[in-house]
Amino acid sequence: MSGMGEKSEQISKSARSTDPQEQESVALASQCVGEGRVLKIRGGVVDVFFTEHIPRIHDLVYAGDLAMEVAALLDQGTVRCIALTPVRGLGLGMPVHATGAPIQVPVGEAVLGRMLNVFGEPIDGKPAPNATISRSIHQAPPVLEERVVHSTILETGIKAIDLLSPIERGGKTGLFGGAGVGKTVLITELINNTAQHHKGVSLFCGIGERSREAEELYREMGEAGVRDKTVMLFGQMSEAPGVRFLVGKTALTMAEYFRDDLGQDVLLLIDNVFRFVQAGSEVSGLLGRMPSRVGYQPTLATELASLQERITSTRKGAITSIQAVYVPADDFTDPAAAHIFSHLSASVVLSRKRASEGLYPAVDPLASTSVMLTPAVVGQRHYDIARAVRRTLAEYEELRDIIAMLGLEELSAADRTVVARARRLERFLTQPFFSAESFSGEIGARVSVAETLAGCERILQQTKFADDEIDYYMIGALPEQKTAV
Ligand SMILES: Nc1ncnc2c1ncn2[C@@H]1O[C@H](COP(=O)(O)OP(=O)(O)OP(=O)(O)O)[C@@H](O)[C@H]1O
Repeated sequence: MSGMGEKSEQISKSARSTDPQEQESVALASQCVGEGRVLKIRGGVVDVFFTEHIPRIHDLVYAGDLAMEVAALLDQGTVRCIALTPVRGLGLGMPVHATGAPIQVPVGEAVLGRMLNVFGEPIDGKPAPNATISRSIHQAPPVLEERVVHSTILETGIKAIDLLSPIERGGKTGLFGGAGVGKTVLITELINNTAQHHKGVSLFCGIGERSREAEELYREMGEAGVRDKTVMLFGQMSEAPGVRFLVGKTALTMAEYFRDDLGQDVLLLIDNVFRFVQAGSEVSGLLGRMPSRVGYQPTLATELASLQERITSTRKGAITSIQAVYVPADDFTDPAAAHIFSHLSASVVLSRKRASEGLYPAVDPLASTSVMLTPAVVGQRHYDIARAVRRTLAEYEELRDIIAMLGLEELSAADRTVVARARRLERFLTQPFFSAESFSGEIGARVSVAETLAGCERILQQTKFADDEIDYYMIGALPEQKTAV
């Protein structure tokens, strides 16, 4: 029996190693590590008693087909597991088999073009990816001296984002918004516009969203011709909280392999990172931990950091991530939103007011920010135009009350010009999306930064406007005839 102990020790050690060859042997050797018995079942939480070879935290164990992850060690021999598949048919005393390793997922070229679940298993109806290497989904973030900061921009072709909240190549960008303000449409548009022009690979990770959206995305990726250099991972809202909590880590493990072992640039899109926090809170509740601020788990900050700190650029390659963030009840002071915000280099805030006025994408020009918006990175002209656009829109915001009470006529000529410019800018910053063609009926447009700057500059310089505001609504670049009069 001591031989078994040594073996399990060896397997656990190699499962945590980053050497691919060592890891390869894990799958083979992990067949006979420890046997336990189901002691207690409470919802998705299962207590298992092991007499020997007690599994460690994060180890994967199986009761028949039911996969569980060890979340806590209760006392000598008893471990508390979180079920990753429905607990249907599970009974007390049933045998539990420990694999001696955490979840291992296939990595490398073999996963490209595939739609997979948290275990790296196919959900696209095709055979399992033919990968030679698999890795544990629990990895440490790169050490500080390995990390690098880029100061280049990822052009998205979306006017409001490129102008006011430029996305950092190799950085993290959040798309914040309450329910139904257009986060999913925007992230799909970003895939459309950036994945095609992106030289490396793209990963899309769906966490806790609707399965219908996953299906639509799969189809759209095929139409855009980017599917063969994209991996899609899903832990949707119908799945167990443990799955929604871990699927982001599966995505990152694959992204890290492309970055570190293949030296590629990775575009990582996550919809929706709030659902990761929410799943963590559900797991925490199942484990019986006391809730903390606003009912969230006490481990909110560390859990989020364990995911976000891995999304980083190193000397070997960059991971550029764009994450949709659901903001509960439109409350931006919500602890989950506030914590996510602190990890990002750019945040695009979507406003309900703009969405209700039909100003899509509903980017709030005053609340959206980016550390890239400095003269040193974007250039003096871009910086000055962005500042002037913000100032004009802020002045218009201040004038709105007066206009509502006294009417536009009561404003001074200078203020009237500000209002005319601001209303045209607001409309010019809307844009028809390729991903919204089916419900908006408008043909999508991609606009270069140069065209966006030229358009805004022209509006800012105009003093008399002979045209209609509506001419600026849902267009791409400003056409030539719209010159100053
Ligand atoms: N760019 C756009 N152009 C036209 N309509 C849009 C656009 N973006 C969003 N919409 C409208 O808003 C609706 C909701 O968008 P979306 O599903 O992206 O919101 P969401 O913020 O992801 O919502 P949820 O939080 O429910 O997932 C769309 O179905 C569409 O009617």
